[in-house]
Amino acid sequence: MTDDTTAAKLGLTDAELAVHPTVFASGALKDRVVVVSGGAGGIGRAIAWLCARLGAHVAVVGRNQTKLDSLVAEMADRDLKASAYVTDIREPDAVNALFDTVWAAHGRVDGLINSAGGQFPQAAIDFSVKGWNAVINTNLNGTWYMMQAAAQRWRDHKHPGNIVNIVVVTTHGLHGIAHTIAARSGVIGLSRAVAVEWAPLNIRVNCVAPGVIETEGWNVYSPAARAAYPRSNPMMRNGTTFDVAEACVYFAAPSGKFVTGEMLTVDGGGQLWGETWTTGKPAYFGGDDT
Ligand SMILES: CCCCC/C=C/C(=O)SCCNC(=O)CCNC(=O)[C@H](O)C(C)(C)COP(=O)(O)OP(=O)(O)OC[C@H]1O[C@@H](n2cnc3c(N)ncnc32)[C@H](O)[C@@H]1OP(=O)(O)O
Ligand SMILES: NC(=O)C1=CN([C@@H]2O[C@H](COP(=O)(O)OP(=O)(O)OC[C@H]3O[C@@H](n4cnc5c(N)ncnc54)[C@H](OP(=O)(O)O)[C@@H]3O)[C@@H](O)[C@H]2O)C=CC1
Repeated sequence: MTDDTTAAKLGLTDAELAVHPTVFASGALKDRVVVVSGGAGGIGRAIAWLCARLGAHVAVVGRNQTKLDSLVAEMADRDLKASAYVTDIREPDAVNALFDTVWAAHGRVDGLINSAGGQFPQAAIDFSVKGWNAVINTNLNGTWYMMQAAAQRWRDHKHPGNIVNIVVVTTHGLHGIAHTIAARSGVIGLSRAVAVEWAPLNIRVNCVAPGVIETEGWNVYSPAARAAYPRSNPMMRNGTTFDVAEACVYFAAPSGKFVTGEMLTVDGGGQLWGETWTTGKPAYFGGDDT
C-alpha cells in the first residue's frame, strides 16, 4: 500500500521474487557460479533471485554498493548465496579485475548474464555527442568488455561457459531511443558472431530481448509515455521481471545446452503488433506527442 508521500515501487519486490513460482526444478543451477551485471536493478535482480533459488552462487555487479549489499543481505536472509561486486562495466581494467576476483573466490565461473544497461528517451536528431557516447559505451562497449573477460578466462581454464545478453527489440516499433537500438544491434550481431567463434571453446552466447517490463529504470520515461506501454503489444499489458529471468535461465541452464547464437524475445508479441513511443507519439503518426 502506498500513500501520497511514498512512491510505489516499480516492478517486483524482493519478497515477491523470493517466492514467485517457477517452471525450473530446484537444483537446476546447483553449484554453478553466475555473474549478473545490473544485478541489483529490476530485471537483473529477478535473474539473481532465480539463479540463486536454483542453487547458484550469484555474483551481482553494479556501481552502487548500497544497492548491491542490500540485495545480498535479502538473499542471505533466505539462505541463498550471493556476493556483491562494485564495477563500472565501461572500465575494461575493472572488468578484468572483477572476473579475476570472482574466479579466485570460487574457483570457477559458469555463466554471465549482462543486464547492466540503459538509455534516455530523446529524438535522435537532438542527441549530443556525450549522450550518444554514454549509451554506446554502456550498452555496447561495456557488454563487450564483460563478454571478452569471461571468455578469456573460460579459454584459459578450459572451462565451459555461457553468456546471455539482455538487449532491446531492435526490429520493430520501439521509438525515441535510437542510440540504444544502435548499441543493442551491435550486441546482437556480436553475439551471433562469437557464438560461432567460441563454440570450439564450449562457450554459448544468446540474447534475450524484453518488451515493456516495469522496473525502476522506467523513471527516465514520462508518466504519459509509461501509461501507454501496456497498449504496445497484443496482450495489452506489461511483462514482469520474472518473465525475463526465466527466459535467461532457459539459456543458462542445461535446458539451453544445444542453443547458441539465438534471440528470445519476451515482449507479449509486441514485435508483431504494437508500438512503443518513449518520447510520446507524434501527431504525424496519429498521436498527441504525450
Ligand atoms: C519500456 C519501453 C521500452 C523501452 C525499452 C527499454 C527500456 C529500458 O531499458 S528501462 C531501464 C533501463 N535503465 C535505464 O535506462 C536507466 C536510466 N538511464 C541512464 O542511467 C542513462 O541513460 C545512461 C545509461 C546513459 C547512464 O549513463 P551515464 O554516463 O551515467 O549518463 P549521465 O546521466 O551522466 O549522462 C551522460 C550524458 O547523456 C546525456 N543525457 C543523459 N540523460 C539525458 C536525458 N534525459 N536527455 C537528454 N540527454 C541526456 C547528456 O548529454 C549527459 O551529459 P550531461 O549533459 O553532461 O549530463
Ligand atoms: N525494463 C524494460 O522495460 C526493458 C529493459 N531492457 C534492458 O534490460 C536491462 C535491465 O533493465 P532494467 O532492469 O529495467 O533497468 P534498471 O535501470 O533497473 O537496471 C539496470 C542496472 O544496470 C546497472 N548499470 C547501469 N550502468 C552500469 C555500468 N556502467 N556499470 C555497471 N552497472 C551498470 C545499474 O546499477 P547501478 O546503478 O548500481 O550501476 C542498474 O541497476 C537494460 O539493459 C535495459 O535497457 C530492455 C527492454 C525493456
